[in-house]
Amino acid sequence: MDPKHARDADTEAGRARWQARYDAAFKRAGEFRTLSGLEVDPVYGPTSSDPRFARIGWPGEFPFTRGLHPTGYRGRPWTIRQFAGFGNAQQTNERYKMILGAGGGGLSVAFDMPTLMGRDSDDSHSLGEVGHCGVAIDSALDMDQLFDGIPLGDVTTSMTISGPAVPIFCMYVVAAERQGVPTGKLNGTLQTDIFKEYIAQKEWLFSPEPHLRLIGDLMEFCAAEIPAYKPLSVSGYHIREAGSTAAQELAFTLADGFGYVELGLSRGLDVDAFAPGLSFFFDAHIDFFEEIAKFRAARRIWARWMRDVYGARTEKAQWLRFHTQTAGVSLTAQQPDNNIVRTAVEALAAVLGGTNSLHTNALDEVLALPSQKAAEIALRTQQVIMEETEVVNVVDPLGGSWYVEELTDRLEAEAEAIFTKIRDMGSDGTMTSGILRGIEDGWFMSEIAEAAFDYQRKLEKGDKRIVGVNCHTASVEEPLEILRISHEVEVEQRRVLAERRGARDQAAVDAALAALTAASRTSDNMIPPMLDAARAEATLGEICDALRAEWGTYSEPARF
Ligand SMILES: CC(C)(COP(=O)(O)OP(=O)(O)OC[C@H]1O[C@@H](n2cnc3c(N)ncnc32)[C@H](O)[C@@H]1OP(=O)(O)O)[C@@H](O)C(=O)NCCC(=O)NCCSC(=O)CCC(=O)O
Repeated sequence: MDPKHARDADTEAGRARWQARYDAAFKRAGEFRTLSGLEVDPVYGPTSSDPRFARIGWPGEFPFTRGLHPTGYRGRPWTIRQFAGFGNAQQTNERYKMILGAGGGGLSVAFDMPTLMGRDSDDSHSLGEVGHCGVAIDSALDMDQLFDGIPLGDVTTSMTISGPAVPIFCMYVVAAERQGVPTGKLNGTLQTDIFKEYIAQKEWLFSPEPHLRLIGDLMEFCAAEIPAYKPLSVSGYHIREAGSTAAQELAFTLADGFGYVELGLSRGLDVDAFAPGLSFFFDAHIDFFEEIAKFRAARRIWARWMRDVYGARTEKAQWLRFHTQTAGVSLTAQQPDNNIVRTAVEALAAVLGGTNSLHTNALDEVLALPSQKAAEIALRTQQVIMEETEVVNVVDPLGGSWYVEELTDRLEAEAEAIFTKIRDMGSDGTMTSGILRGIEDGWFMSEIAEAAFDYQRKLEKGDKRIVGVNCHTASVEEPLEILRISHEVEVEQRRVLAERRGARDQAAVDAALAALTAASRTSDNMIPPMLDAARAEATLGEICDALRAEWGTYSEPARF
């Protein structure tokens, strides 16, 4: 057979393979048509030889460029998962019920700054911050209230927290126990991504080593006890929001992911058992096609490295599943109603890139936490895309576009070049050692800062145009009604906390904290004693203070 015909035969064989999997998975009757009535296929691909196709493949097949499932969103649409939290647990619980009632598919918890830093609401560091940028959680009783009336066995719940991720996870497990939900039945995601804290977001508690030990404990516990749970959501969002380019976001995030894979392997865990617990989180910025290419490249790179470098054999261990949030930094305080349009375009990019889960920002998020009305518009934006635009009918509809495939290849190549740099920075050829060195030397930060500076310069010179900011500035805008958090929240939270401290069995709390400290001095898994501390109503601050006493805190080396 001449080479061209050999390739045609491959294309046909690939299509038949995909078709068989699609037919086996997709039972729903009915046709899919454009608005004006043309019938559409579930997927499109080359009819004859295309040398690029080996890199691209069919949906549901290695290297998963075109998505994880042969049926795409026909089989299951993405999860509408709106990040929310403010004030106290009761107020946030009401918002969750609104989100679920309005068609949200899962929950996503935003914590306030004291919680993110492992401090109680009555800690002097917390003054003025309680309940402001998210919900205040001091102990498992707050978790009970947060999910009151929400069956934790049925709703997948994401919690965005990294420094004190593990104690917060323990409180969530305890809240589920109190609802009567067996731990093994839980499904959700915990951010836990400490690498990106050092690289971009800066909310760590300790130096990297103890954090990595705790994360290793968590990965081990989850792989054994809660197979569906994703104990890590490796995050590019904060790297991008700090000013990185798309290629840096892609490369730094996947490198961090490889770091966690190496952590799991170094603990002797089976990659096929723990890798499905690694999930990802990306930004959907405003450059529509570049973002779509980024998501497609991410899936392909991850699958290849997982198979070829780390030896993952199962599909689930090769899958890159990701959540997307539209770009907060693309929103403007000027003419804020335009933010609805920006968010819709970015959300569409995430969907065309095959996101598994999506948060759409509210138009007022540049000024404050979303008001109820703005939160509803944000959620409805996803529903308009999902229900009205028919984009869910075809898997990876931009696959094969010369532009998108070229951008996908280019981003992949840029990411590979960055991986090489990171590995070369380390001392032993692992990604982890390169990442730790890059953190210590401020390399990631300076790369991001340079990209952010370059962007800012373009903006100021007018090379990059933003409507309402440096062009088309005339407007008839009226001030927005924004959500304000009353100081009463803090006063009340502190009062309730004092009352709770008085009512609990203090001896049980002391014993649980002592057991936790003792475990930290051994190589035992720390999750079981931390669960006991949460059950005894030890507070987040008390648990973190016990660990701070053992491990100290971390300050970034000064840099000029
Ligand atoms: C994996 C993800 C990404 C998504 O999980 P989900 O449960 O929503 O979706 P999923 O896994 O894709 O799908 C659920 C199940 O349906 C299956 N499924 C999906 N599509 C299918 C299809 N077409 N055919 C057959 N099965 C299908 C999946 O395999 C899975 O089952 P199986 O499991 O059996 O395979 C998870 O980690 C997640 O929800 N992450 C959210 C993270 C988040 O919300 N972060 C907020 C950060 S906010 C932040 O950081 C703040 C930023 C700021 O500062 O503003």
